Amino acid sequence: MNKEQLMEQAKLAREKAYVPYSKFQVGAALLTADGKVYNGANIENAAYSLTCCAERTALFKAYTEGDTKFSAIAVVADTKRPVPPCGACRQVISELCPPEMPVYLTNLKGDVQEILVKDLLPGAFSPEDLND
Ligand SMILES: O=c1ccn([C@H]2C[C@H](O)[C@@H](CO)O2)c(=O)[nH]1
Ligand SMILES: [Zn+2]
Repeated sequence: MNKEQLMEQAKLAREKAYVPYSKFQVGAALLTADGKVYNGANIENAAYSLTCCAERTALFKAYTEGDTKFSAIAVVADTKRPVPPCGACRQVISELCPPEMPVYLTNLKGDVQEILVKDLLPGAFSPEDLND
């Protein structure tokens, strides 16, 4: 699966968003190391803060199915610039994905910004910061 195909999957996933409050659909497609794709969309809730973003939906789906090795993620929304992931997603992606993994941010116009996981959240809180 190449970058264009992964972004196309993210666009399809976006259609599954549950966004009665924001009406802002986001899609994500997460490629595993063995070539599987997990889709995600944002799922909102009447208790607004319980919303789960598209990126975390895809990651949590993959993880809970036992797929924990990833090679790319694409994210798409109808934004002017390629959609930037929120801080919570940057934190979660930083922990669950390898530092050199590419993140393809895009929009419906087809603008693409490629960024590496290690550059998503400089200074992220990490497992090494926990005392045991
Ligand atoms: O990268 C992003 C940015 C926002 N959202 C969602 C959260 C909420 O449902 C809506 C508006 O913030 O978009 C995502 O899913 N991913
Ligand atoms: Zn997010």
